[in-house]
Amino acid sequence: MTASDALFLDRVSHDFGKLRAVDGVEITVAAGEVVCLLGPSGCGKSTVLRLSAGLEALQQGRIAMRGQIVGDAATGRNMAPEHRQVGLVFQDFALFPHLTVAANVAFGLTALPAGERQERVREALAQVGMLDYAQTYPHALSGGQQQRVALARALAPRPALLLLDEPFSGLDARLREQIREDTVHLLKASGIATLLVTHDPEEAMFMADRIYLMRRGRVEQAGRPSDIYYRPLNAFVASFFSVVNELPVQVVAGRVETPFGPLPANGLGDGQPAQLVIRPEAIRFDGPAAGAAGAMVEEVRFLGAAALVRARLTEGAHRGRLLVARLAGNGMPPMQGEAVWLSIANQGVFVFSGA
Ligand SMILES: Nc1ncnc2c1ncn2[C@@H]1O[C@H](COP(=O)(O)OP(=O)(O)OP(=O)(O)O)[C@@H](O)[C@H]1O
Repeated sequence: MTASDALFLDRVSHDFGKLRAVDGVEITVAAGEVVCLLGPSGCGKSTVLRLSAGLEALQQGRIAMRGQIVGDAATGRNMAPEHRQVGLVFQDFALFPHLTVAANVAFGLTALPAGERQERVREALAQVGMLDYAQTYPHALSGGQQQRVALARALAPRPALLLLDEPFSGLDARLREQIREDTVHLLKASGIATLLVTHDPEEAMFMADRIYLMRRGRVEQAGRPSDIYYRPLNAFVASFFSVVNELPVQVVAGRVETPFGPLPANGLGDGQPAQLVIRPEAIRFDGPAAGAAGAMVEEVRFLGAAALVRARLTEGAHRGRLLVARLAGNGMPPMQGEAVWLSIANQGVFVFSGA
């Protein structure tokens, strides 16, 4: 923890009855950083966010903001949410239906003199491009506009930390992409530290400076998006970001035998069960070279900029296995029924322990 960290969770755990929803997590959000909490439904993301906001009493561990302890289970310290200087945006935006957009944004600014309050409302609405809607009521706004007002309302008091819980999931797919992009630009431009909860790996990779991937209350891996994507610590992490091909392999003399020749076993011992994990984009259609495996194309799905090709291995110990390849870039994909040679790239191929 440093004094400038916007948020630091120190070995925080949380139980709901017998269920351990959060299990010893350590999370840091540095000043100006956009951090995503990512994971499947029920893994404890929202609980971490609520604990950070002070909406849930801390049971175990400590929480600090800008070097100051705001929650400490050992001493019973639990700073009230309104004193933590956090801005919150929830999935449903939670705008007050009976208040105009301007009044919604002014809601958290009651401590300011009227003139300054108005100026802050204008500034916050301008930041999200909603100044023209100041006198509109929420029901007359689209989902995307409501999201922007919710963001303006959270930013207006100039919080030190923004907490966003699935803020885009109520929007339809096309709009979501645009709003994500606008939001990440706004967050970066305003320099506000942000912790964003999402179950969508693409969203996390797009938005985040760093990702914490959670499973069953624990942090499985933390790092920059490209680090987690290209250096996953286990098969769960690898498969969370894309469909992957998984093949059981055996370790012999520090190597695993694969359809594409031997690969380093990453420290796994002889005879230990191991798993070869290959991202679809790591499979190439290169022709008969060393390390290439013969296969038959069973299905081709054209996606425009890429094609998904399912091919079955026709030789070797893994004969009969179906692999999914993603071919991007120029050129025609192979045809159904075509005999092909598959090889693998350096990136996107992993060996993990376990069957
Ligand atoms: N108030 C509560 N009472 C009892 N159990 C709860 C409560 N809140 C959450 N849980 C349980 O704790 C676990 C973690 O929930 P949490 O909402 O933090 O997960 P999540 O990762 O945010 O999931 P989702 O994306 O579905 O919201 C889940 O099993 C959930 O059912």
